[in-house]
Amino acid sequence: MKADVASAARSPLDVLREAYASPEGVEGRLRVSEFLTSIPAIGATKSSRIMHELQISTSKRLGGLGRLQRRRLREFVADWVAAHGGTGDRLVVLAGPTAVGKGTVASYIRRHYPDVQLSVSATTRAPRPGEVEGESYFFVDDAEFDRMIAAGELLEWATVHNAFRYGTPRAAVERAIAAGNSVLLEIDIQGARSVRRAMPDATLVFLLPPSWEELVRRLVGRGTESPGEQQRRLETAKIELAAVDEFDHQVVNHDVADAAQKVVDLMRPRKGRR
Ligand SMILES: Nc1nc2c(ncn2[C@@H]2O[C@H](COP(=O)(O)OP(=O)(O)O)[C@@H](O)[C@H]2O)c(=O)[nH]1
Ligand SMILES: Nc1ncnc2c1ncn2[C@@H]1O[C@H](COP(=O)(O)OP(=O)(O)O)[C@@H](O)[C@H]1O
Repeated sequence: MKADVASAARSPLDVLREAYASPEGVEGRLRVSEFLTSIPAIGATKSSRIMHELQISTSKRLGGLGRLQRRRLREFVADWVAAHGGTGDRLVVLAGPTAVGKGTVASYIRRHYPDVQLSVSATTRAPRPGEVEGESYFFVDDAEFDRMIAAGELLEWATVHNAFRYGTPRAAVERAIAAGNSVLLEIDIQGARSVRRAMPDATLVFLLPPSWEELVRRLVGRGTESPGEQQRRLETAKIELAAVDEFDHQVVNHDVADAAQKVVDLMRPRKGRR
């Protein structure tokens, strides 16, 4: 039983993901103790101590864990993998509700961490003053976007806010990963879900507002949408906030520099950081 999980070259995080997605599947039925001891360097004693610390009883199976236990175990395993030779997460997706500050955090990263590669999306919306083709976005018309979809050139795409289409060009992402570099994608929540399906190793980060009131303040304060459009986006935001548990990490955007640092940290080698 143990060998089934351990022998594959899969990361323990992939096993957890599958277990959480299908509690009745092979991974879901695996006992937490068996799962832990399948990780190199975790033996029976360490496994019991870890379960005690995570407040998970010895008989539990992965698929039978509650929400908090799932999160605790996932965070523990992510830290463990990182501390034991992790290379930094290769593909990191930053998503979150409207006006939480995704664009602000991404441009902070672009300015302050020039070594972090940010994916440049294709979009059918028109450039705004000051936006540069190939830096802010690749601005394309509907026909070209259709062609990119048909040719399989997009890793994911979505119609965002019922308006324009946005998509992540596949080639640049694949090139970066093949060269051993990390890439950051700042995309919407539908896009994050598609990336997870296309590339299960991706790390999904959910950017949260400090509070609902602050999210409303940011959206209204930005002043780029009409009151009606603001209302519509807030309705969507409520639904999107409920998706937070699908993500690997949550970062609260209190302070832009601090949130950016947390995202970038995930992309760095973490050996021995614990
Ligand atoms: N799915 C997906 N969403 C994207 C992509 N690029 C940008 N977005 C999202 O599209 C939304 C609109 O972005 P933008 O045009 O910059 O407008 P703003 O966020 O309203 O200033 C944001 O929520 C972005 O996260 C992409 O390649 N794929
Ligand atoms: N940490 C923060 N504190 C205060 N205001 C912020 C913070 N992050 C972003 N903002 C502001 O919130 C508004 C929405 O940010 P933006 O980056 O456009 O959001 P998104 O890209 O998620 O839609 C902008 O006016 C931005 O200046």
